[in-house]
Amino acid sequence: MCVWWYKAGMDVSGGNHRHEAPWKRMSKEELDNQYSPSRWVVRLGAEEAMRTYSQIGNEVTKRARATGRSLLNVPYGDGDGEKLDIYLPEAVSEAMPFLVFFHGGYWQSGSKDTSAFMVNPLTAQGVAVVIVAYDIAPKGTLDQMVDQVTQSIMFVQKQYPGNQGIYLCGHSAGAHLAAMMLLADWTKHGVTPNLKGFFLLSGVYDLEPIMHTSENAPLLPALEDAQRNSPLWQLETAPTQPADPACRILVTVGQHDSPEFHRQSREFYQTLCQGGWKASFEELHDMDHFEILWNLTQEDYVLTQPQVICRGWSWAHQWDLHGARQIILKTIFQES
Ligand SMILES: N[C@@H](CC(=O)c1ccccc1NC=O)C(=O)O
Repeated sequence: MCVWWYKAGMDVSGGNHRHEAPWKRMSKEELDNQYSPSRWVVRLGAEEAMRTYSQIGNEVTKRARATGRSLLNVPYGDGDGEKLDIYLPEAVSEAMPFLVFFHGGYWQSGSKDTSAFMVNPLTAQGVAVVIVAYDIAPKGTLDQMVDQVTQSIMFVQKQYPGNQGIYLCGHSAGAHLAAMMLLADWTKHGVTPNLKGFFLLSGVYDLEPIMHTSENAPLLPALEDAQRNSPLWQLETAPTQPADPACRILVTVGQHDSPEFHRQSREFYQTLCQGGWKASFEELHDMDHFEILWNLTQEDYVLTQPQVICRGWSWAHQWDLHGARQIILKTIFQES
C-alpha cells in the first residue's frame, strides 16, 4: 500500500510530467543552485555545512570502530576500491538483519571511512550494519558504481545466507545507487539477496538534469548514460516488479532540501506506487540534506529505530513519524 503523507504547501498534482519538467526551464545557474544541497542548509553556511559533514562523519566512524566488533576492509570484489566494513551487534547470530549503507557525495566524494552514521544505534539493537566503498568518479563511472553496489549486496547475501533481511540505505548519490537495485536482475547473477526494504534519503532518481550542471556534467557524457542510470526513467519506461512483494521502500526528503530534490523524491515515490511497489513518502520536518544523516547517529531518532528500519514502516505513518518515543511506545503497544 502506498502512503501519501500530505504536507501543507506540497504540490500533490500527481503523475509524472516529464515533458514539462520544471528543470527544463531553469538556467544553468539555477540548476547549479538546485543541485547543490549545501546551499540550502539553513543553520550553517554552505562551506561550514560541508566541513561539519566531514567532521561528524569522521567522529562517528572512529566511535563506531572503537565501540563494537567490526570487520574492516573486507573485499567484496577484486578491485582495490571494492571493500566494505561490517559492524556487528553484540549478539551475532545467523539470522541477523543487515542494513547496507551507501554514502553520498555526488558520486565524486565521500568514503566508507567517514560514513558510519547509523552504526552504533543500530548495532546496539541487534542489526548488523555494512558500509560499502565504491569507486567514485573520476576513477569509477556510474555504470561501474552500480555494478559494485550490486556485487556488494551479493557478497553480503553469500556471506550471511541465513540473514533475517537485507535493508538498503543510501544518502543523496548513495540513495540513487540503492534505488538502482530496484532494477537489478538478480537471476542473471545467480544470487537473489533477501532484500526486505529500501531506505532512500534525499536522493536523485532522474539524472538528466544533473547533466546540465557544471559540477556533475563530466559524470554523464551522454543522455543514454543518464537514462540507463536513472531509476525514475527506467521504472517509467520498463516497470519492474519486486522479487519479494513485501519489500518496502521509504522515500524521504528533508524539508529544507531544494525544490528539485523534493520533486525528484515525490516523482520517484509516485512512480513506485504506480508500479505496484510498497512505497511510503516522508518529508522530514525541519531537516536539511545533511542533518538527516547527523540524526541517524542519535539513538532516539525515529529513523534509527529498528522498528522502523527492519519491521516495516507503513504502520509508522499512522502516527507522528517525527516523534521517536511515540513510535517506540506504539510499536510496543501494537506488538504486545
Ligand atoms: N557539492 C555539493 C556536495 C554534495 O552534493 C554532497 C556532499 C556530501 C554528501 C552528499 C552530497 N550530495 C549528494 O550526493 C554541494 O554543494 O552540496
